[in-house]
Amino acid sequence: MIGLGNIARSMIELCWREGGGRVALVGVLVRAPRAAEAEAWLGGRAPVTTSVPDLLAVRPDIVAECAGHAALKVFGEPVLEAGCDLVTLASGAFSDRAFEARMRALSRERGRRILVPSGAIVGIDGLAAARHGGLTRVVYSGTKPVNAWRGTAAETAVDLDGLTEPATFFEGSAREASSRYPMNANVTATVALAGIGFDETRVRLIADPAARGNLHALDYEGAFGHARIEIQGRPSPTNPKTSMLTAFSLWRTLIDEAGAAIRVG
Ligand SMILES: NC(=O)C1=CN([C@@H]2O[C@H](COP(=O)(O)OP(=O)(O)OC[C@H]3O[C@@H](n4cnc5c(N)ncnc54)[C@H](O)[C@@H]3O)[C@@H](O)[C@H]2O)C=CC1
Ligand SMILES: O=C([O-])CC(=O)C(=O)O
Repeated sequence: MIGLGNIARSMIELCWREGGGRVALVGVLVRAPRAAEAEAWLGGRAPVTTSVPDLLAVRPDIVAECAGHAALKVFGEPVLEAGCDLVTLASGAFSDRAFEARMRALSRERGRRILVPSGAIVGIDGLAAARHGGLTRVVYSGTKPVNAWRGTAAETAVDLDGLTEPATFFEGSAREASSRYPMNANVTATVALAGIGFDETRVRLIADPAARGNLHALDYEGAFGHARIEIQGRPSPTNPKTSMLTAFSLWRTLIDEAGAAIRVG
């Protein structure tokens, strides 16, 4: 495991409850100032490390990245080079074309998989299937309460505290959305990877002072027909930016041999 924040902890609790010998946590990488607190939380059930060579020295079959874009960019390549599969939720990091190309090439070269779980959104399986018949339009719209947008670029796009009704503060491509909102718009990258790509996927991001959860709406059309899918996701108790479903989806990817994930490499 890379990172020990909200998603990681929620997934580790599932692993302890449901892993049943099939999936076992063999190590956790955290930043040095967090090591003591991580050890206390894990209670001796898995070793804590602050260096990626130490994490990889325990020879995990798969590394789950739960620490965000910057961490994926630092650790993604060493993980594949060490011969491990990689599952990541920081799918928005692939909006960087050069990084995506390097990771795909390395995955091919080393024969290792890069998996992106469906994360906070639903309908990804149908989208990925529909792509084979040809897609003409993919539109995502993400609505979250004001507090989910604090500490992000939304603060400069809109007066969050002054809002009395929903405000669309971003309209553009999934490439722009997922790179500009790395803690809130990875779903747009996941949709792009499953469907018609980062530049063709249209995105709207909305702050709604009355929203009680994270509303993800996906509308796609193609030879197969037309789909409109919505999920009213409950935010995680420990991180309002992240929907609870994300950690569950990561866990499902780990126990279901990628059944619920998009394969990037
Ligand atoms: N694909 C999807 O549907 C979703 C993806 N995400 C992604 O997951 C990430 C994590 O989400 P949460 O767990 O809710 O956030 P969080 O902020 O609770 O946890 C992130 C943890 O990573 C740690 N971290 C950061 N850089 C690190 C590094 N270099 N080495 C080790 N640890 C490091 C932080 O200290 C923190 O504990 C988000 O930033 C976002 O990129 C989040 C929600 C949905
Ligand atoms: O968890 C969510 O609702 C979506 C999210 O933060 C992301 O896509 O990065």
